Amino acid sequence: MRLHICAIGRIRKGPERALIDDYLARFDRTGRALSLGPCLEHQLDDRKAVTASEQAKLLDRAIPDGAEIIALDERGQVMSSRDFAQHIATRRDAGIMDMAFVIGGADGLDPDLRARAHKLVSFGAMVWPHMLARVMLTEQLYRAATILAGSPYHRD
Ligand SMILES: C[S@@+](CC[C@H](N)C(=O)[O-])C[C@H]1O[C@@H](n2cnc3c(N)ncnc32)[C@H](O)[C@@H]1O
Repeated sequence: MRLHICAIGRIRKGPERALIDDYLARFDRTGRALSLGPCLEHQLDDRKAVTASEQAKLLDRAIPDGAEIIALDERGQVMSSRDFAQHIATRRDAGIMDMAFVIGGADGLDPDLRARAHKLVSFGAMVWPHMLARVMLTEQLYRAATILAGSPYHRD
């Protein structure tokens, strides 16, 4: 199953970029033996798409047809890392080809897109900057791959 991160805003050179690139490379390496990956990052330019509904159009174009949509939103479901990993594995085993993780901009995700998502996942009730949400997501994807691979990176 291919994974997609569809995110508003470009993250250029800097500490967040370095972390994202590192976790994505680690995810791809670990995921290969698990039929997971690659994880592709779609960075959507928000300069001409200012409102959440304009941004939803950009996000829709980046989400592959038939993809399982996971929207990241503080109002979503708080999951353990193991449950997150298991969800990914279950959808892979169900034959889903693409899973798209969607991250909004400063005003969050368009309500229609949120309603169409198959799942809303929260990293807690606090609001994080979109750049940090992206870093956290890539770390959790790598962590999920290590859990599914049975490697000792994750400790409960
Ligand atoms: C600055 S936040 C936008 C917050 C905005 N108030 C809202 O209503 O969503 C930008 C994006 O980061 C992600 N994000 C921020 N905090 C999050 C959290 N606690 N859990 C999951 N995603 C989060 C979401 O995708 C959100 O759309």
